[in-house]
Amino acid sequence: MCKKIVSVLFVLSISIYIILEVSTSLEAHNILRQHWFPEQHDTFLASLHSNDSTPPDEASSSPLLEDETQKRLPDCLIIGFSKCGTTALRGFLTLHPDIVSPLREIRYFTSHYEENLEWYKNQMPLSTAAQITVEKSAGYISTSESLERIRQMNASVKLVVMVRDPITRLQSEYARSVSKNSPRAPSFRTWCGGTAQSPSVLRLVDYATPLEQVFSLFPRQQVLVLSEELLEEKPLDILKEVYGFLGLKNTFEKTDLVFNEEKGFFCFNTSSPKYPKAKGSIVLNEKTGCLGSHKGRAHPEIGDRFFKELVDFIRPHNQRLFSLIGRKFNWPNFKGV
Ligand SMILES: Nc1ncnc2c1ncn2[C@@H]1O[C@H](COP(=O)(O)OS(=O)(=O)O)[C@@H](OP(=O)(O)O)[C@H]1O
Repeated sequence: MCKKIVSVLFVLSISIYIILEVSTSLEAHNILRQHWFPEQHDTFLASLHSNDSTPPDEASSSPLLEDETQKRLPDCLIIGFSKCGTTALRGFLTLHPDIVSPLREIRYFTSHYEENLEWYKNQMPLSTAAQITVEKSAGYISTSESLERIRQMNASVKLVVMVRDPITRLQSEYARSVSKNSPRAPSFRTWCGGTAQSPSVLRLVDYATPLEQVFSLFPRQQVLVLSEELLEEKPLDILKEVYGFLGLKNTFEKTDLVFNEEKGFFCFNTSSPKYPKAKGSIVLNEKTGCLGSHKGRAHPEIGDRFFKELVDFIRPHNQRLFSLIGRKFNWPNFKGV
């Protein structure tokens, strides 16, 4: 009997010793993580504090080496505007060795918010601690709710906003919309609501109101506003500006992109050693990888009278945008008017 008691006590004390050892080393892990990788540590904490009951993946609970890869929440978001070149910008940015980005729009803050940050993080490609994760969902800028959610995720996240000549954007949105119901497509003017002053026109040409919302939530230096025309004509200039904004060295070489006459756009040079990382584009011939047929649709003609109505209605909105951002874009439809 006495022998039995002694052996039970022995087993008990061994178990207590093991439990104490494990918890001390876990605590030490956590302290090391916090010291070496404060941002990931915050994410790790955020994931613990989110309403999700799923445990964080293994990678986020163990210390990492500098070049070890894991999935990370975005450091930079391209939040809009739709039809302003956001897909081309996202793709071209991935030519940089220090940028990773998921190939498609994740739309977490607009359409998948019932999921949690762990889910969002899982949609990201693997990256090293030195790389920047960029996600683009062009609809994020359109609701104040999604902007507020972005701020809750990370108030220091960098935001890129693409705008475009508002009349060209209207034409581009029209082309997308009628591509879905071609046989019964309304005329451009009818689609616009019959008048230049309609709410559907206003929603697409007023960049200033959503941007004011962005500036009310994020410091100005975290937001970069660029225009699509320059991306189309001189992608190198735009990429340089974004790399600078993200604190990255410009690694872009002229040979990374090639102008494709058939498509009318700069496309990836498929023989560039950086191309494989930028896949997701469609290869048109053995030299160029261009975005698919949903980019570069034919734009509708606009009758002279309606065009003038649009210009008159939109011009003050452009002025509001330019004063808000302290930068003026030389948009083709507003030259000399
Ligand atoms: N290099 C290159 N390749 C292809 N397309 C380019 C490029 N640069 C700019 N653009 C213009 O991008 C427009 C589509 O914008 P988005 O990608 O923001 O559209 S979307 O909201 O994500 O659907 C698309 O608009 P549309 O021409 O009206 O289709 C293009 O004009």
